[in-house]
Amino acid sequence: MSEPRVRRAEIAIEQSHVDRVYRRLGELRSQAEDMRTKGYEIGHGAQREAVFEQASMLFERDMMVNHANQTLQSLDAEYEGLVFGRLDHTSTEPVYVGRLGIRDADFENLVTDWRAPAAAAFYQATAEAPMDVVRRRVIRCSGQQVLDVDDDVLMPESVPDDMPVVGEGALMAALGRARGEKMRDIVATIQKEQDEVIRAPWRGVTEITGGPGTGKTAVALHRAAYLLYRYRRQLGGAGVLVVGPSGVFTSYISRVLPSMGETNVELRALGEVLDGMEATRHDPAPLAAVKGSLRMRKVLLKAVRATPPDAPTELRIVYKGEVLKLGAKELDKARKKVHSAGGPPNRSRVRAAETLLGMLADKAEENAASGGPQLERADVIHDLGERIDFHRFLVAWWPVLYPAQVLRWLGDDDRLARAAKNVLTADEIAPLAESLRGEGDDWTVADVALLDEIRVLIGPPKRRKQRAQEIELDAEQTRDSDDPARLRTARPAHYDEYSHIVVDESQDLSPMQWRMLGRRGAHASWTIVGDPVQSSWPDPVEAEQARTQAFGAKTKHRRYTLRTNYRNSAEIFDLAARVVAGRGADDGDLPNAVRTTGLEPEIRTVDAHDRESAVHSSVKELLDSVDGTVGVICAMERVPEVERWLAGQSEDRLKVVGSLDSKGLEYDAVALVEPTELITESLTGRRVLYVALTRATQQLTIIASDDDWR
Ligand SMILES: Nc1ncnc2c1ncn2[C@@H]1O[C@H](COP(=O)(O)OP(=O)(O)OP(=O)(O)O)[C@@H](O)[C@H]1O
Repeated sequence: MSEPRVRRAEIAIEQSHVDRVYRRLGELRSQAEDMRTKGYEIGHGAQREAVFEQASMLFERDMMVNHANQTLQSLDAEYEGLVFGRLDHTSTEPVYVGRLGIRDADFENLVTDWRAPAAAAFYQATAEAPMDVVRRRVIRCSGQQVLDVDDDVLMPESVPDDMPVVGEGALMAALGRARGEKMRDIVATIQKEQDEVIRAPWRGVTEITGGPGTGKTAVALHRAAYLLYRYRRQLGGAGVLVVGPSGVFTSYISRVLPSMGETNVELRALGEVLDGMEATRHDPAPLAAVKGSLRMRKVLLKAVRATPPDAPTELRIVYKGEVLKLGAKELDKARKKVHSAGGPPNRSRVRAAETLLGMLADKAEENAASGGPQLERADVIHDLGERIDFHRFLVAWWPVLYPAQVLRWLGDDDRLARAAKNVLTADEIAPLAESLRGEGDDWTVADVALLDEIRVLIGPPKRRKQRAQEIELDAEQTRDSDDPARLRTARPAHYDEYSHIVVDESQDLSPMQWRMLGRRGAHASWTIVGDPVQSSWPDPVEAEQARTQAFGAKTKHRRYTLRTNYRNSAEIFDLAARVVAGRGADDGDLPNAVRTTGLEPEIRTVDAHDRESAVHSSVKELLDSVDGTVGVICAMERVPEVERWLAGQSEDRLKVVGSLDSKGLEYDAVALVEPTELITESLTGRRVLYVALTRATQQLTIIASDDDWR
């Protein structure tokens, strides 16, 4: 048979298996729906039963509905193909590998979940160590239709005469395909060095380093899916958190886990780690460096202990005809005394009341000594402690503090200067105060870590009973919900801790951001993804210190380095490598780009006043020449202007993105505007430029009015 006919015949064989799988999927879906309906019927029946029966029926309902919803969620996940691989062994039956494990009515395996040990050979077998795999086949589907098959022979001597072998290079085909708006999963083509990281043990700290495009993000996400599959009991309860550098990035990766049927992972950008925050704005680099530095801890500690701006400066109370008075100095002394006990302010209000009452009683004793009436100390404390005017004073003098309010107070130059005495320089204080004078919720990404630090320093307000009721209510509503998304988030509101934390682009986390994450992972295991060469943090030693502290006493620390760049063409990566060579990167740190396209990056040197038209025409050409996405990357400050220039070209495929937000993203073609500006806007400029230069898979055009960046 000719090659195309063999291929067609093989596609037909795989199509019949895929059809069988989807028929079975339909049966499983209707079984799950029946189970959910039955669960609800039990729930309704429970209303007529006695309390004891009611409780057990409701429990049964919850179990059934929850289980059915989870099954439906994974069956309904969106993916390119449920079945994507097949292993033929020397003697045993072929094994099909897919995103889910599915058995037929007789419990025979139709598809093996890619994370199951039985599927490991799909990723691990090599010609040197074939693990009894004669032929490994990648099956490419679109929905339910098989489009192509692609084989790898691992034991040539064992291939039977009737076993055809077709195609070559599933990986290269996948890498050459046009990119969409969202990142795709790589389950069908995970490489051996990547598989080793994905399946590494879950405990301790697993660190993944490697240059741009080596699949670090893809691997970390597949690892999250793998860990939840293998260790759901250990990790499922408190959940898995994936932290990325920006909202643009978390949106870009948002489809990867659901496409593997995994919906129990929280994705948050650094500006969203604190509940309720959605910060996207960046501070200028020198200011971000101050806000991220560990020195801010001392400043904030002083700030939360300072006298609130509107606190009264005198306490005057009349008791049994006697005037008892505490002046500003005495009140300051009282405040210091309360803080010296070390409790967080919001948990020290009782102590504050006791301290003031004690001082008022001292006053009464002083008055008695100088001829005033003799008053019982215990009576003074008891009676004043019940007085409404005393409590009014207390509320104003020792108010409940909120993180945003405390941080805004530091917008006052004098107040900040007092809190930052001997810690920050005058040059640092002025811009910091100015940046904190904003309004409402307009915080920057760096502010979020400060707000989180303050949250912990001030402690939660004492409203335990009410909070407990709120949590109860929330859990109740969650249980009664039909919406699978609500069932998934059945985790108490404001519950900080996770059992596994994945940190992407970790090289850029400031020490204060590490502290913020450390609080959420006190008992967690970690997967840390990063590339030191792409770091934009100016003080790596301090960040390293904070990072080690965040991990706590975790003893197991394993490190993997990925060395193949799957994203950039060799032509694009050569240029990027030249930009960092000898400036923060050894040649040994740089990955190896394996795919060539024959298209060299284009550098357009233009006069500043021709910049706009050059960007316009370059973008148009790039849109015409690639099928997928085009990214326009420029300095953060220039984004609004470039967006205006391109407003007419409102293609979905086109995105304008600032240098710092381009971290982790990928486009088929990139137009890079004024590279020198990327270097000057950041404290580690050349690295930021390196990030921008390594975003394109196929084509890169650089529009520059100077040559300094080279
Ligand atoms: N085994 C693979 N099969 C197919 N595609 C892959 C594979 N490994 C990586 N890729 C693709 O290579 C590209 C780069 O991957 P990814 O974004 O995970 O790299 P990265 O190391 O995180 O890059 P950066 O540090 O630059 O953000 C993605 O499009 C990813 O899907």
